[in-house]
Amino acid sequence: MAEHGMADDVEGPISNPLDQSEPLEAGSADNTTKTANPQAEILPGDSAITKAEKVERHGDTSTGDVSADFEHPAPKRRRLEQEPGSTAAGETEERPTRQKGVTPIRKEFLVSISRAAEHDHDEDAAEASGKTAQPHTVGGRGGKKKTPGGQNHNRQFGRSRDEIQLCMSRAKVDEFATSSCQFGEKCKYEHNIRKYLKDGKRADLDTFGSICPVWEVKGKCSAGWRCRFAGSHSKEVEREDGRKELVLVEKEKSDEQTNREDELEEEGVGVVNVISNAVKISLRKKHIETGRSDQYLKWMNEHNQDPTNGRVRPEPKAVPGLVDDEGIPINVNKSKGDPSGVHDNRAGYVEPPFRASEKRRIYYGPETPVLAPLTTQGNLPFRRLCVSLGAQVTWSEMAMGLPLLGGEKGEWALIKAHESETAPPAYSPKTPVLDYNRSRDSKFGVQIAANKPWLALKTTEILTTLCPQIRAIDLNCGCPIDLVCRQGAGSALLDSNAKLEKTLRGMNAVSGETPITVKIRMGTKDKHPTSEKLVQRLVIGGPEAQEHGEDPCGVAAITLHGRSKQQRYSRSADWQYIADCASLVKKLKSERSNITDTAREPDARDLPASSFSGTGEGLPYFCGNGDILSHVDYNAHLQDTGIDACMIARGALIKPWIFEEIAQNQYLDKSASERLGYIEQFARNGLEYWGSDEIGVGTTRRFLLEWLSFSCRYVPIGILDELPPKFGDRPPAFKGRSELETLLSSGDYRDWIKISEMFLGPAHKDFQFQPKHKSNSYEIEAEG
Ligand SMILES: Cc1cc2nc3c(=O)[nH]c(=O)nc-3n(C[C@H](O)[C@H](O)[C@H](O)COP(=O)(O)O)c2cc1C
Repeated sequence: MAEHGMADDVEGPISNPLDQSEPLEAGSADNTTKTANPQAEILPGDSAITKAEKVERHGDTSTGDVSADFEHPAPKRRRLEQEPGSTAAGETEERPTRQKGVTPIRKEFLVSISRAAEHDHDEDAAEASGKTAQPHTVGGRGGKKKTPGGQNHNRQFGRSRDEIQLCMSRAKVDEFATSSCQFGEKCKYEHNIRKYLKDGKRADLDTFGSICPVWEVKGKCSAGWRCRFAGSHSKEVEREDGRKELVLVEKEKSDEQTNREDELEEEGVGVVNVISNAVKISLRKKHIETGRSDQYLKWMNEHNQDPTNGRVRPEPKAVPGLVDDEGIPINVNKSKGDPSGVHDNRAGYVEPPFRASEKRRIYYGPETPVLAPLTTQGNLPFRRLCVSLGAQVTWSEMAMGLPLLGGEKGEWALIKAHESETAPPAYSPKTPVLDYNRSRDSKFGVQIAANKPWLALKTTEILTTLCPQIRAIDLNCGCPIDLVCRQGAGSALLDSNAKLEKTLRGMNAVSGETPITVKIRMGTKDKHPTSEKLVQRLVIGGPEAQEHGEDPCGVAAITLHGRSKQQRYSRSADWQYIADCASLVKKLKSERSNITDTAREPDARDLPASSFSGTGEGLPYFCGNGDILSHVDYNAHLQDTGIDACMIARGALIKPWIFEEIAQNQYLDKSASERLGYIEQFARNGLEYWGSDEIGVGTTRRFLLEWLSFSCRYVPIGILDELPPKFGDRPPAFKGRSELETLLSSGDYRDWIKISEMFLGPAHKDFQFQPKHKSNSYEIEAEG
C-alpha cells in the first residue's frame, strides 16, 4: 500500500560501513579484556573514519544533542562458530539456565527497572484496526493488560515545508535568469532567490561534510536552491557591470556523462521502473489497453468461470426427461456462451484462448536469502541498504491493484527499484538449474494485492508491460489487515482456493515472460492450517483443473509464512508445518508423472519458471518464512525442512547485516559506530531518493524513524549470555557498551529523532512522528 512516493532518485557509490571500524574485542565492556572464547576471532578494522565513528569516539553530533560520553567503544566483529545454546561470553563461564521468553543479557549490562519504565513511555498507541486513534494503555513488561492490536492509526507526520516557498520556475535557475513563471504576477510563490534564501528556508545542513549527497553523486542537484545543502552547489559571482549574482554550480562532466544524465533526468539516475506522468494519466483515463486480460477474462466469463470470483458456476440442473442420443441427461445452460440454452456437460470445458508464454526462469537457493515484502519499511532506501549487505532477492512493498490501474502516483512509487536490485541474485547450485539464464534474472520483484481475478490479471498485464525487468510478480495471500481482507484480498484468498488457483493461472497467462509467485500463511484460522491442501493445489492443480485436464497454475514459487492470519505474530512460526509442506512439494514432484494425465506431455510454457530436475520437470520453488534472526536460524531451517530458500522480514529490520552474517556464516557483533554507519547510509540513500530539499529531508527522516522503531530492538550479541538470540525473547532493561549503543537501543521515539538529527539536522518545527507499531510491545500487526 502506498505510504510514500515522489522525487527523482539518483545513484551513488555505497560506502562500505564495515570500513568504519577499529579492532576491538568481543564480549567485553571495554576494549582491554580479551574474550575467553578461544573460537572468537577478532577481525581487523579499517581506517576510514566517518561521522558515525566520530560520534562514537567523541560524541560529536554537530547538530544533534546526543550526550557526549562515549568512552567505551563497542567490541568489533567477532566470529562465534558456536552451536545454539553455547555462551557468548566464553566457554569457561558458568552458564545460567536460559529463562524462557527472556533475552539472556549479561548481568553487568542489566539496569534497574526505572530505566525500563523510561523506555515504556511511548505505549499510548491506538486500537488496531479502528480508523480512529484511541488511547492505549500498557504496563511494563509482564505488566498490565494491553488493549488488543498493535498499531497507531491516523498517524500524523506534520509538514516539513519551507517558511516561504520558492516558485518552481526559480528553483533551478541563476538569480538573473528571466522569470518563466506562467502565473506571472498572480503566482503566490517567492521569485526572489536572495529573499528566499535569507527568510524562506532554514540554514544549510552541516552534516555529510556540508556537501549535498545528491550533487556529490550526480554532479547536480534537482532541488536547486531549495536543497538543504544549497551552499555546496552555489556561489556568488561578480558580473561585468559590477552586479553580484547567485548562481548554481554543476560539477564538470564529460559530454558523454551529460548526455546520459539528460537522458535519465526524467527517470532519475539509479532508479528503475519509473513510469512517466503521461503514462499515469493514460492509466487514469483508461487509455491503456489490457488486451490479453480482456481476452482471458472473456473466456473465463463464457466458459463457466465467474471473473469476479473465479469460481466455476454451478452446473445447471438437468431437465427432467430430456436426454441426448446416448441417453445422457441434457442440462439447461444459462451462460451467455451457449445461446441455444442446451448444453452437454461433457463438452463444458474449453481451452483458454492462449497459453502462457514461456517464462524467464528464476532461482532460489541457500545462497539467496530473501528480503520480505515490507509495507512502509521495505522502501527503496532500505532495500538498497540490505542489498549492499547481501540480500539476494528483494520485494516491493505490497502494492494495491486498483490504485495501480488508476495510475496513482503513490502506488507506482512502490514499484520503483534501485539499480543495485536489478543485478542477478547469487547462483551456486549443486547441480545447474536447467534453462536458467542468470543474466536475465534480477533481485527485485513486485508484490501486489487484488481481490478479484480481473483486477489481478489487469494489474499483472500492466505491470509486466510497463516494467518488463521485474523478476516476478507475487500475489499477496497473507495480509491479515481487515481493510484488505474484508474486500477479499490478502489472506482472505486462503479461504477461496479455487478462485486463488484461477487467479494465479490467469496472471501466469497474461504476464508474458515474467514469472508469477505467491505468498501465503498457514491458513486463516488459528490451529486449523489449510495451506498444505492449497500447496498441493498450486503444485498439481485442484480437482476442477485435473478433471478438465488443465495444467497446474504455473506459479514459480510459493512462500509460506508459518503462522495463521488469526494468529498474527503470537507464538513462534511453525517450522514443522513449513517442513511438512516442503516435503509434500517434494513428494508431489516425484509423483507428478502419475498424477498428471500421462497422455498429455506438459508443455514447457505451462511449467513453472522454477526449479527443474534433470528430467526437465518443473515445480515451484518453496520458501519458508518466520522468525529468522540469525544465520543459525537460517541454516537450521534450510537444513531441517527441505525448503529451497528462506525469507526474512523483521530480522532484517532489526539487523540488516543479517544478510552479511548469512554470507559469512558467523555472528557479527556490530559496534554502535558501525550500526550508526548503516543509519548514515540509509539517510544518504533517502536523500538521494526523496530529495535533499526540506520535504525530501522530512520524508527521509520519517522513514528513518520507521526503521529505527524496529532496529532499536536489536540486543548486541556481545552482551548476550547465551546464543542464539531468539525472536520470542524480550530483554530486561539493559545498557549498552557505550552511550551510543544504549541510545541505539532506546525505544523512545524522541531518541530516534535525536539519532536522525545526526545526519538530517534538527527536525523541522512542524515535523511529527508517531510510531506505527508500538515501540516496545514486540507485537506488530503487519501486512503478511
Ligand atoms: C512492518 C511489516 C510490514 C509487512 N508488510 C508486508 C507486505 O507488504 N507484504 C507481505 O506479504 N508481508 C508483509 N509483512 C510480513 C512479512 O513479509 C513476513 O511474512 C512476516 O513478518 C514473517 O516474517 P519474519 O518473522 O521474518 O518477520 C510485513 C511484516 C512487517 C513486520
